[in-house]
Amino acid sequence: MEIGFIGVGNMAKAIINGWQKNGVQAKINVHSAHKENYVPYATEHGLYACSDNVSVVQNSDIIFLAVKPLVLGKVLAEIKASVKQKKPLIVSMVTGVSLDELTEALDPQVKLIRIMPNVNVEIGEGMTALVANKNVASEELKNVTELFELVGKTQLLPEKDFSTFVALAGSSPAYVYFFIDAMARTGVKYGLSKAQATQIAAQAVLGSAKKVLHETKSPMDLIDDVCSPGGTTIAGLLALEEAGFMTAVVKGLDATIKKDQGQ
Ligand SMILES: NC(=O)C1=CN([C@@H]2O[C@H](COP(=O)(O)OP(=O)(O)OC[C@H]3O[C@@H](n4cnc5c(N)ncnc54)[C@H](O)[C@@H]3O)[C@@H](O)[C@H]2O)C=CC1
Ligand SMILES: O=C(O)[C@@H]1CCC=N1
Repeated sequence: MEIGFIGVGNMAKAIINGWQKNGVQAKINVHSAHKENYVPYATEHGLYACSDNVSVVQNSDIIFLAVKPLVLGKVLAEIKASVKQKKPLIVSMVTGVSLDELTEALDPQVKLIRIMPNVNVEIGEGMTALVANKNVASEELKNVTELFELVGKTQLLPEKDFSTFVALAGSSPAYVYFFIDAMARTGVKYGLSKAQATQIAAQAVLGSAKKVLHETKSPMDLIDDVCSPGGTTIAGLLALEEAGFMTAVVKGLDATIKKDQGQ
């Protein structure tokens, strides 16, 4: 099986790096608009650097679309004829572009899977949603799902829930980094070095996430376990809420969802 990537930016590299760390040995063909960036990356990672997007299609069985939404139309127009002729499996990670829109731009017979990964696939802790159109065989969807199970967790998700998933998993690493950075800056305010404070904050977030995943208790019950009566945590928790913590998080995710839905 040969895999192709059209677009070799942050997300494609996170996926490829994650796969290579986890033993995926398939030949990977790549092309992107920035030769100075993708050619050295291809050499370093043993990938085949194609001279254009059509060569990626002609040489690959599964093609990942990893470009920004704004350039997608141009890319689809470019590869349309070779997709129609070769009938490869197309996997799009382009945010906000539906299976119907992709089908319309390519061909009614095109085999399409839409995914929403996140950058944590690079370290084997990704969260990826997948949905396929009717032309995709269950074995093909299973194969692609397995590629993402190698680098994290997966969920088969109805397409109507993709915008919500973008907020909860696709974009949310940025929000969690923001939270960690805010905690680390507080450490710096009180005299810790930024590196030391970042390590402490990140480990606390990592442990808390693992606890939520492994416990049967809800996050609210876990909060209660940390809050000693009259203690430090309840004082901090109430101050966070007074500053609008819950509302800020919901508003941030609302804005992500609305943007994904083109509102
Ligand atoms: N960065 C992230 O955390 C996530 C990104 N995505 C989606 O993945 C897609 C890619 O995002 P990033 O990797 O962050 O963007 P990026 O800007 O880092 O990479 C985009 C790539 O597309 C290439 N490109 C531009 N025009 C091209 C053309 N005409 N033909 C071929 N390649 C072309 C660029 O050279 C670059 O390699 C987007 O649609 C984004 O919504 C989805 C989930 C998470
Ligand atoms: O910001 C973006 O548009 C992409 C989608 C999910 C993460 N990054």
